[in-house]
Amino acid sequence: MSKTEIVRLSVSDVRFPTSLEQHGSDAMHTDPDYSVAYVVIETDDGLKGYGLTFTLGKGTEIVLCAVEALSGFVIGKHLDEIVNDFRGFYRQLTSDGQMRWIGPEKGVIQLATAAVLNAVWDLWARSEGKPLWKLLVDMDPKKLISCIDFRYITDALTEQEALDILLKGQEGKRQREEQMLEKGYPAYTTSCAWLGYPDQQLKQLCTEALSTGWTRFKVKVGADLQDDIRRCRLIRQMIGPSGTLMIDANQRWDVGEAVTWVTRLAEFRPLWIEEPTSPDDILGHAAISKALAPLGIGVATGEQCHNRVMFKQLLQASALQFVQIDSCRLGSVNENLAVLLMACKFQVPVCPHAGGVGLCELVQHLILFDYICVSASLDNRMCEYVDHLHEHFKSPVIIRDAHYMPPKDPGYSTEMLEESVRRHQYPQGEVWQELQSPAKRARPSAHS
Ligand SMILES: C[C@H](O)[C@@H](O)[C@@H](O)[C@H](O)C(=O)O
Ligand SMILES: [Mg+2]
Repeated sequence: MSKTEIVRLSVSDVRFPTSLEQHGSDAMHTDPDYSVAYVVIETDDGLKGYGLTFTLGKGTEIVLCAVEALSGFVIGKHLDEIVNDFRGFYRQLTSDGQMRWIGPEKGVIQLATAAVLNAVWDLWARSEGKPLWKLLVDMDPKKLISCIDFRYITDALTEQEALDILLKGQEGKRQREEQMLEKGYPAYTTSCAWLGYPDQQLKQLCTEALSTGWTRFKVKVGADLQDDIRRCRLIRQMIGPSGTLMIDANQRWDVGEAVTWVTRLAEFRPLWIEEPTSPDDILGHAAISKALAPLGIGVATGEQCHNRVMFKQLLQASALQFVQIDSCRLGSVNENLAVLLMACKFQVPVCPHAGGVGLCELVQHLILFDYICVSASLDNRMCEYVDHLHEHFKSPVIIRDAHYMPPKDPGYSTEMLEESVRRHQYPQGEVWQELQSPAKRARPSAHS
């Protein structure tokens, strides 16, 4: 690796008006405009690293401010200085004596940390000429461990235990890598059943998905029980008894309500209920898990789980049966590694959250690494897939027969097309200028 200094960081507010067609809608987020805070870092020898974090439109400008506030930690640093003590660098970003007050390690500042560190990881992988998953797979276990901040989790996973897991994962890793290159990592789709889609659209999308090899489907629920019953019945009938169905309430219910509601949907045999209640309610998730276990329904959560400490407690309390890591909510690869290793120790399968804009591109790298070097298992495991906005990326995901095919291009698949970034910048990009013009203003409340 060359001794390159990071000399510039820029960040853009890039938004896509997905709410116009109800893409991505759920029981709590009825009009999401899939967006990113998009970070580009540049070195003195002209190498670039790209990073992002995912948002829903309004408020992205706040994440931009947080990224700007963190930029001083990055500019002037050499890449090798960072990666030779990545744990220390992670700590600087997350534990600054003044800035940690606006976190710590949660909310907007953690989203910004993710965006910045994702760019650093992309830069590292590019400088090594490898896709990120391969950089991780080839990395010495001790070096991987040196990227993780174990503060607050040693009561659940010590550094030695983490190292032992990784050393064990070295056995058979070449075969698993070959298997992934040949067959890919199994995926499920959420694209067919957003909450705002009418039944007709649901049927059409489901028919298309079935014909292209999808067998696992997630349905949005939680706004109206009768609608949920009708929609789940429809999907179950279409996918047949052997298809896999998941349901996702996006935090809509109180604990008791979650149990009653999901019990009414049990006849459709969902594998999991996702985000039944507040993402912060660990004991609530534990109570729901306990109540639903006899029905064979697990609890999945994580897309809004702030950090490794929350995941630790969810695991310690047996509050979830599926860990949904998120490449842009946790503190980048560093913190995701901690969660993958804890999930392995607690023997809970990881089924990453993806979709949005760019989440599939990023998280595929993490789950490939998880399979090849950590879990070594595909039991009850799959990665989410959503079929939106991939065309805006330089190296979009490749799905074959409902599997993620390992990316080959160097980096973290985070780079967006310049044209896409320019056209979708908020509010000055053409796409938004056109939407703001009186003649085209379709739904002013969502885009004001
Ligand atoms: C607002 C978003 O589309 C969410 O609905 C989405 O992340 C969802 O929870 C998912 O699991 O894909
Ligand atoms: Mg979800």
